Amino acid sequence: MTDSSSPPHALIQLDAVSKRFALPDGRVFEAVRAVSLDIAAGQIFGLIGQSGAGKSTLLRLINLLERPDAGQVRVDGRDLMALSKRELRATRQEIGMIFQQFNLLQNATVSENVAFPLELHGRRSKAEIAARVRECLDLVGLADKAGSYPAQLSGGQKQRVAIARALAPRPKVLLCDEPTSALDTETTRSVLQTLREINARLGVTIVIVTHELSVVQALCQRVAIVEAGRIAEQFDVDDLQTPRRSALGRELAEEQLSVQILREHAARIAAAARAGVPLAAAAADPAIDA
Ligand SMILES: Nc1ncnc2c1ncn2[C@@H]1O[C@H](COP(=O)(O)OP(=O)(O)OP(=O)(O)O)[C@@H](O)[C@H]1O
Repeated sequence: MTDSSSPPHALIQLDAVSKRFALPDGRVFEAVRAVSLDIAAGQIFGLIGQSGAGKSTLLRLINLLERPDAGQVRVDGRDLMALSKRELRATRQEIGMIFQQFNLLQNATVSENVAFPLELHGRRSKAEIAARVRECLDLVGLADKAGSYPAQLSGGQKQRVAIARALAPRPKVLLCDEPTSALDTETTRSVLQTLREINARLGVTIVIVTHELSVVQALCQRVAIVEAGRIAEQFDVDDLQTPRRSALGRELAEEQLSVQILREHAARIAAAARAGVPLAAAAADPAIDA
């Protein structure tokens, strides 16, 4: 069921969604406040903000892990709130999710973990499942770990298994909740590379919650800054011309500019080395072009 009034490019549409939590002392806390957001098909979209800003809650509204108190959630034109439990379970196959703590089944092998969502839903033969598991483990570079248990893997490998498991049912969307926060810098880099490849090769739309500006910079095409349950601003990560309204948006722009300057500097030095110019002169001379 596709609504013809939806713009074809917006795979995810949040329309004035709100989420309140009842606190133990009886007060009500509004974690997400009437947020409207469109996320284009094929995009890598970041949600960043301070701790407690409501990023994870907003992400979990996209697959109704949290049900909004108000507003509408549409994925691929489908109004998720209008679906029956059975329809929602089927639709969730199109929305994979990974978490900071991986959430793997500890007593199951890597293969069994990846097979799990396929066995749970749909009528697939054992051979079909085995073939899809192999395909997904290949995608994340873990074909040789099929028989290992999660405890035998590094953090980066565990997150790759989680990615393979999320991809097994061929989702259109992959939701990532702080997927690299438990990983060191080098492992973070390689997991981000894997996510980039998945987006490029499979066209899977990625929505990622992170508090790390470097993750946004390395991965995202577009980002929304979440502040106190609202979207303070959103912009294309490459757009350094439009003035940023939020402190985090400005911080991100500054970091991008310094990375850009460093890259240009490195390119100048490399070009000078090729031309046989002394390094000190090359570093100082903007006329030496890459
Ligand atoms: N189930 C819940 N019950 C009560 N309050 C909750 C619940 N889930 C989230 N909250 C509160 O809602 C607010 C937003 O939480 P959320 O996890 O979405 O923030 P976040 O921006 O992802 O922060 P962090 O980066 O720290 O995870 C927080 O103040 C949190 O304590």
